[in-house]
Amino acid sequence: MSALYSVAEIRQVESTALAALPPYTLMQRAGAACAEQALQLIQSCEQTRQRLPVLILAGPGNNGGDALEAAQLLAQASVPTWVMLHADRNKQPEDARTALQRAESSGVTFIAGDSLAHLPEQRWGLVMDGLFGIGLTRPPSAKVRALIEHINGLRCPILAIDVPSGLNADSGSIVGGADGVAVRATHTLTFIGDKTGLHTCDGKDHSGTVLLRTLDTDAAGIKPAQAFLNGTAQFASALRPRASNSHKGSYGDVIVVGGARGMAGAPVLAARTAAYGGAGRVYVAFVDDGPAYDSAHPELMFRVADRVEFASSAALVVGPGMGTSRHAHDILARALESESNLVLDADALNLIAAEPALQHKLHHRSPPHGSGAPQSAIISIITPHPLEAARLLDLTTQQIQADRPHAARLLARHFNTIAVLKGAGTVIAFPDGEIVINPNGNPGLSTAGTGDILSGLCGALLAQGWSTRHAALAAPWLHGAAADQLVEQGLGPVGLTASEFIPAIRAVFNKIIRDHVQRPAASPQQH
Ligand SMILES: NC(=O)C1=CN([C@@H]2O[C@H](COP(=O)(O)OP(=O)(O)OC[C@H]3O[C@@H](n4cnc5c(N)ncnc54)[C@H](O)[C@@H]3O)[C@@H](O)[C@H]2O)[C@@H](O)CC1
Ligand SMILES: [K+]
Repeated sequence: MSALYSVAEIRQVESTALAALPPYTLMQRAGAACAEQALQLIQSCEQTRQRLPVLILAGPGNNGGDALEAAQLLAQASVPTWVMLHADRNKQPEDARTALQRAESSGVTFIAGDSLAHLPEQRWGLVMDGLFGIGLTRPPSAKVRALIEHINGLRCPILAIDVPSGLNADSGSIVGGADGVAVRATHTLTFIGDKTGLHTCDGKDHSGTVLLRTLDTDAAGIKPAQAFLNGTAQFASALRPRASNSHKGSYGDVIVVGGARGMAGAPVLAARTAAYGGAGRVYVAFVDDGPAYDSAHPELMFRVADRVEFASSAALVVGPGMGTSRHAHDILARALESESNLVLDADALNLIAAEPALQHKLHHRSPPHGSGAPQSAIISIITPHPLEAARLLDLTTQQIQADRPHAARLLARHFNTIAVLKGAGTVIAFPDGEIVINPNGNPGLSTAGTGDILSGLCGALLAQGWSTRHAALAAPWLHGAAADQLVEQGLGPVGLTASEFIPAIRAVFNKIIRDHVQRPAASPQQH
């Protein structure tokens, strides 16, 4: 599993390693790793271009120290290396001061001055960002901002050391919000352990390809991770080939509950996805009179919600287009009282946000956290987007987005459920504090109806007997992989429509089942 660490955890690992090693060892390892990575990047570009100098921006702390150590190693390797220093020599930490002395006695060219006006007007083969790492505490100054904005406009590779400068390594938000700025790296070489903020919120747009160097530290041995990166390995144990001797009853029932008058499209999208996601039978239970059937998919069965029994064996997806009427409220209350695995989205979440009695029902569906019950006893998944999350937690959307991992943990703990906080780097949180960040997907998903599709897919997996954990991990991953595949085919991200994701999800799902399921080699056929 790919572990992710918080800054506090990294600091703990770092101080244990620093205490056990001779001075300057970690910085030497970090600088060497940066130089090696920079060489790899410039060599791959040099096949098409002549050797261009490397520009290194070195800040006031140890992030700058890593950059300066890398600078002297690149100079030693005969790479023309220019450094712009943003540090008061009298205030540098000891290791960074050592690194500066080493760089000064090597063949590095130091730029006189530290503002954009001092930067030589020339092309660079690579820019290394060693301005700030995990020690950033406030938005960069106006002078540094201008520099960051300038390098963000360059077309060469940008290698961020540890964290793109300006980004909060825990939350993935830009420090200072609209007043802040962050380096948009093509690559981020991160140290000791991978960090949550590189994979969610603004982290996705600013980190580029994330590469990890542990610097021979053992983070997992010192601090068991509480956060992970999603991938097929996280739910591979749920992937099974279908038995030939099976029937529709083998793959379960999904009941999508929603579709108030004038909003029939949302539950139909969820239901179509549930069918394409492999559920044996799919029903739509309309809050009000819905259409008679889906002419594009007549296999879907349409009912009136009041007349549908929520059997415990069915997976319920409640909320798409449901509205917030009293009638919708009562149907939701009945669903919350059922023993079915339940996915709650959209208006179901808005209704819950508005009423403590519904919140109480949701909380008590699963055994309380700390009761010793296994994670598999959790029978609810909520799939809010940031605005729905804000309503549920009585916060603003900005507050949710300022720290998505924290917000997802709050949701899971507060409602005693698995919480899937949608957005760039969807965060899946469990009541015990564990989070998993989903790295795939793209802005093609930023269109109406994709949330309905995610909830329908969750329902399909639950109907097929998947645990809530596996369904909550697999659904965002398949959703994101489908979006990536559509973009690769040239169909997005601009203008993708929710319906197009449905067959793409089916294709991706079948492919990963094929790829992951080990089948015994067939015996040669006898003729
Ligand atoms: N100590 C070591 O030997 C190691 C340090 N490492 C590197 O060190 C980094 C952490 O070093 P630091 O704790 O020194 O932190 P940083 O290098 O991230 O920066 C901290 C310094 O920047 C200042 N600062 C913060 N925000 C500022 C702003 N907006 N404008 C101007 N100054 C600002 C702080 O006052 C402090 O002086 C890691 O990200 C990593 O790159 C790693 O190489 C591992 C080894
Ligand atoms: K940096």
